[in-house]
Amino acid sequence: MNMPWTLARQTALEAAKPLEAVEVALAEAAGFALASGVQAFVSQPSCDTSAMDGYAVRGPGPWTVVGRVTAGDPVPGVRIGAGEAFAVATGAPVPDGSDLVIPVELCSVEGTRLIQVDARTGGRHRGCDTDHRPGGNADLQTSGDTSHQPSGRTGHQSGATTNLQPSGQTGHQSGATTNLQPGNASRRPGATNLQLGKHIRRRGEDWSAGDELVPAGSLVTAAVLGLAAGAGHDTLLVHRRPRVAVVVTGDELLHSGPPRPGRVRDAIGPMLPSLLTGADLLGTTHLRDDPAALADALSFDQADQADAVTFDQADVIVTCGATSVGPADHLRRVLADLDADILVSGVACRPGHPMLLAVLPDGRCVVGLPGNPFAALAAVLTLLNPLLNTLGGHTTRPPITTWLPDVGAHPEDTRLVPVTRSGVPVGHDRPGSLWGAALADAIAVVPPGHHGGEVELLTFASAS
Ligand SMILES: Nc1nc2c(c(=O)[nH]1)N[C@H]1C(S)=C(S)[C@@H](COP(=O)(O)OP(=O)(O)OC[C@H]3O[C@@H](n4cnc5c(N)ncnc54)[C@H](O)[C@@H]3O)O[C@H]1N2
Ligand code: MOO
Repeated sequence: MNMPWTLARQTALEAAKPLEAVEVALAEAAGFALASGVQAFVSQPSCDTSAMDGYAVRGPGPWTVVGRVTAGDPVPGVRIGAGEAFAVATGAPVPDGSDLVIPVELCSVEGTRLIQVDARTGGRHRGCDTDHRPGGNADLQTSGDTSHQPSGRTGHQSGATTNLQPSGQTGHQSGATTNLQPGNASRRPGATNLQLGKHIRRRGEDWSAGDELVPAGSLVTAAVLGLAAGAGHDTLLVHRRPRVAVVVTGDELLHSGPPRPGRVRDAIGPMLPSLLTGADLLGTTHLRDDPAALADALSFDQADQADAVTFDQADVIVTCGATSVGPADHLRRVLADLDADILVSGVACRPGHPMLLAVLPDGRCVVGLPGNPFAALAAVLTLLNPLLNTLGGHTTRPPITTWLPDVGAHPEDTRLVPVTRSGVPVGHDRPGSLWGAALADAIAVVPPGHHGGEVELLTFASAS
């Protein structure tokens, strides 16, 4: 009795435990799963930092430029005073007490005297403390805040002078004063409104020391590597990648040159390595249809095998062919003789129903791929990849789905159908042919009785 497809995949996911944790250098960690979450050693930014090349100022202008800070400099030892400005580079620490940074293109400096200019008027100097046009100095007030500050995570606003107004207290003033206002302050005629905190990346606004940035079980991607490096990590704790040994069986198989009557090219051996994402391939052994040779390989008695791989070091042995009931199909008999625990013996799916999953007494897993090449791919996606994901410690991710029309579901079996990323079947999907899979972006999982609707997509190159 064949097992339902979803149960077979779940059985493979639960057939093993994640392998041990190992510490690896960042440069080696791509493709592994995190065995512990990535923590932030220190807050980011670690101090208040300028998001623009410009001038850090305090209080209303005009300001006197009293210093300069460039990227890489320490936090200035002096606190900025009211009416003072520091020239700051993007990424440089701003002096304690800074209210905001005015981008350099909105500044005019004569000697040490800094005033703001209006970029919309081509740099025409404007009185720094008056603006009688409706809308005031909207440049400094509302346009794109490159500091992207979440509210409530800023640290220095309490240092504001009496000219600085907290949000909601700006509505009743009149006259030509300069007001510094927290983010999203309303525009008000007759005043120069500077947005408090603008263009300052406040200490800890990205994350705080001790925050978990990426949880355990996550795939180490390029972005995770960059994030971890930025957070101060030199190594990561990851799960060891499963080691896989492959056995390709079949008297009829050729390994080079064109096929001919009675002889076919091995299509599975060349396909497998790039399907084993998140695993290390120890090697591939080619065997005749000989149960003794297969038993020797699985029990790693391989003294007389010229191209033998080290089966004893494998976490998973993948066999290709010999899953069926023909005279040369001896995998099940060999596994029984080795006292293997057969977890999955046949799956209600098309193609690939003879696929198999077993655990040898010493704990090594065996995944039996049917000999028909598309059936073998179906077994990789159904049994092998879920098993490798669990061994490698990967968290199962939510499925990718798409809407699929009625493609002719089977009444009892799940169909695995090659489709484009927009859910269009590409055809050419006979069990013995990889043509359809080669043209496809994914394999759609079409459940029994499906007549159109959302289906899961299995991709070939994903770690989970
Ligand atoms: N009486 C039955 N016969 C078959 C059944 C069945 O239920 N009852 N199931 C069929 C299905 S479905 C499949 S799939 C295959 C599985 O066969 P095996 O896993 O035993 O594999 P073989 O018999 O060795 O080969 C099947 C087919 O695939 C070709 N082959 C094998 N290995 C490769 C390879 N590495 N590269 C390319 N092609 C390969 C082989 O030449 C055969 O044509 O059993 C059906 N039979
Ligand atoms: O499992 Mo198969 O359907 O002949 O490939």
